[in-house]
Amino acid sequence: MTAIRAVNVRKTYGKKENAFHALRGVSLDIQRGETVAIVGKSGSGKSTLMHLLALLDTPDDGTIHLDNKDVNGLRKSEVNKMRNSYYGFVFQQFFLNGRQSVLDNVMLPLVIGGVRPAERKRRARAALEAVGLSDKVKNRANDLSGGQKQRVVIARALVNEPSIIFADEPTGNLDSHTGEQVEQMLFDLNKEKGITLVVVTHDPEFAARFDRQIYLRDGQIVAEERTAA
Ligand SMILES: Nc1ncnc2c1ncn2[C@@H]1O[C@H](COP(=O)(O)OP(=O)(O)OP(=O)(O)O)[C@@H](O)[C@H]1O
Repeated sequence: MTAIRAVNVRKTYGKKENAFHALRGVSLDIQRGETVAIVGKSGSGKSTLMHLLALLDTPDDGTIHLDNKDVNGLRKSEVNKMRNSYYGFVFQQFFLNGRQSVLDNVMLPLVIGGVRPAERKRRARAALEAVGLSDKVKNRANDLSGGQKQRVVIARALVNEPSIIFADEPTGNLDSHTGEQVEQMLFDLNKEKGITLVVVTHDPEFAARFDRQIYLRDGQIVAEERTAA
């Protein structure tokens, strides 16, 4: 079943002589349970496409469908609710709050979702256990290593039991050993929980581990490859 469908989406930043066409008509289907890598050079439009698919931004033209529903027709509050309940994010710009505890950081999506305090704690602890950080729940987020921080971000992405995880260069700032652990964690979530993965990466080796690679150049899909099963 199709989880997300983008139909001929376009996005332009700026106006008139400053206009930059970041996406020039992109169409794409992502199936439930699939793992998809979006690959391309810097400036090719990867993050812009990811933001549209993740309902963090809206296209100037074209449509995004989530579970066969055209998102354009929905009210903003409905879109926010859908995003909060279906999606988990592992984005570099969604920083942890360094002064708050690891547990508080992971509970944030549940606070936004209106989950009661006792249930919030229970679920956040379970998510932290899943990423091997049970012993760090009370630490301040600042007092963790880079790899541990990234695992907290994954726990926070998981805590809502999302159907889809979006990740933007999730291993970009990590050493190769820690990066490998974080990669494995994402693929395990796909295998064990059936979570769909949509990841932006520059790294060809990482991209090769996904079911499908989508290559962007100058705001258009120029190639698609499937990894042999
Ligand atoms: N808010 C904005 N205003 C103006 N131009 C923008 C804006 N956001 C992105 N762009 C431009 O759109 C193009 C695509 O940006 P995007 O971030 O999608 O690329 P990317 O492929 O993710 O690049 P990178 O790998 O460097 O993150 C770039 O040329 C960028 O400069």
